[in-house]
Amino acid sequence: MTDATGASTVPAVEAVHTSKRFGATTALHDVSMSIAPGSTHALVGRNGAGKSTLVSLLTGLQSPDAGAIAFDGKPAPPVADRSAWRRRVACVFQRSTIIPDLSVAENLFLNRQGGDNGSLVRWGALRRKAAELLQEYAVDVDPAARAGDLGVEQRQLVEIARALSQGARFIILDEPTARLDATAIDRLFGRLRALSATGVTMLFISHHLQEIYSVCDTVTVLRDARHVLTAPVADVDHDALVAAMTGEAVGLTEVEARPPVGDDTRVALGLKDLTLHGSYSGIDVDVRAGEIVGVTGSGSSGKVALAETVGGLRRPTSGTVSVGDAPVPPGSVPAALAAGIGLVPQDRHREGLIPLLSIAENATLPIAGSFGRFGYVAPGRLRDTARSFIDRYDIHAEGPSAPVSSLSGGNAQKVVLARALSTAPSVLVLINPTAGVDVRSKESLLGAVRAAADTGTAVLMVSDELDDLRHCDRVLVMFHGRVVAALPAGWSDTDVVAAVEGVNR
Ligand SMILES: Nc1ncnc2c1ncn2[C@@H]1O[C@H](COP(=O)(O)OP(=O)(O)OP(=O)(O)O)[C@@H](O)[C@H]1O
Repeated sequence: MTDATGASTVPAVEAVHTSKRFGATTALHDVSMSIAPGSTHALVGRNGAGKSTLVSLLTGLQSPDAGAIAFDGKPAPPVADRSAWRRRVACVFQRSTIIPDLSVAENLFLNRQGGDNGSLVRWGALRRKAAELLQEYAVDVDPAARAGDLGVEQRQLVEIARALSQGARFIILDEPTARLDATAIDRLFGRLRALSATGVTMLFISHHLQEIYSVCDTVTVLRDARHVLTAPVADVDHDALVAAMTGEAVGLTEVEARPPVGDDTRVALGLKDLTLHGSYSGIDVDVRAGEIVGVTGSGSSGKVALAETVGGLRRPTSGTVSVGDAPVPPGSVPAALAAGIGLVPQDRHREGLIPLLSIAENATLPIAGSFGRFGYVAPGRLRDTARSFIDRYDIHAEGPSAPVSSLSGGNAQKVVLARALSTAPSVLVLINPTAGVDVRSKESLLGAVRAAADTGTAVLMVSDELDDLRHCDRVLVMFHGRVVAALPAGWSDTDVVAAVEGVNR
């Protein structure tokens, strides 16, 4: 089938009346979506709306309970035929599917090594083929490098090159920008536009709605497991998009200015000449009780390592972290916790949550001792506390006893914050706290951080998001391991961006 211009009208990808349930939860209800060949199609919705579930159907990781998936007008292959799926679709997930201990070359040809007899792996030839493939897709990465040593950006490019080389002409990008800095995002978008020009079809998932306007031509909105709209992005402005996602017509609220924290307020967190070789050096920062201090900078600025040091995940080479007047023993999360430091880490999968435990157990882990004596945890109190967290942090879940592994990404992030705040810490350290969190939930999450500060908690918030930084009383900008600018409240976006990029220095 072709249209008047001769272009094919058969969708490259289709979900037709698909439904999917997990126990009592309906993750998708009768959702249809069709993606035109060569289109860059956005999929948006609040946390828990069903986006990842739809992706799992489109990639053959799960079968729909009802409905069907089709590629180029033909039914999708059986779920068990992985190589047939790999030839049709690939997904660059937030979490890498690359195997860290293998080389880039091995990762590129995973499941494909070996000669025709499928047994003999010829490493020299493998490296050579990998080098050619990387060159073909203009990916500047050494095929012999250990994949685990790649940065997020390089890793994503290797995954895209791998997908294209396997024949896939449909690529799903699930929040690809969540862990990239501004210049890396620009480079990624340049590549996506170039891929689109060669006819590759893409599905792009992001909670950053402005990104959708810069790279996508069409948008589909899911809300509460249902399809709400599909339209050209040019026909749906930002407010209309938020309204479709939330089901409310109201716009987003402005950030309210906080009353200034006086110079006479006691210092709750002190960093003195803190240095971690290779990451940052000579950091002197005081955060007063009730103050929210933002820290931003590019990927190589050292900002994440600095926050991880304060949270006890890293041991500094020299210098001290103090809470009040007391130095905190370095390099120990339990010691940091005991000193009154709560941490929202960068990687909720690795340092954050215990997947098989319930929401209630995860959110209350640090305070479980207060629910009963001698290790006994009164289940009623645990549930009540967790239920209040679910309400306060707007967590979309079946209930307090649902396992954390059943939560969508953004809702899991809210549990991490609930847990960090459960001890009523005197210092709260946050690393990209709203990564993966939808527009509306960001407000409740940042509102909880402000409420903690209002009761005297000192907050150190590392973030790349201007929307997060707007909640801070001042923002420190790091560049190559040093604090190079301190911007008092009232900064403009361009002040921050210029300082981050090292302009005017
Ligand atoms: N394996 C599972 N077991 C139980 N429930 C699940 C499972 N996977 C997803 N769900 C539920 O299905 C619903 C849809 O989740 P999904 O991960 O598709 O949301 P999402 O739109 O991708 O959200 P986010 O933006 O937070 O990533 C949620 O209510 C989630 O809790």
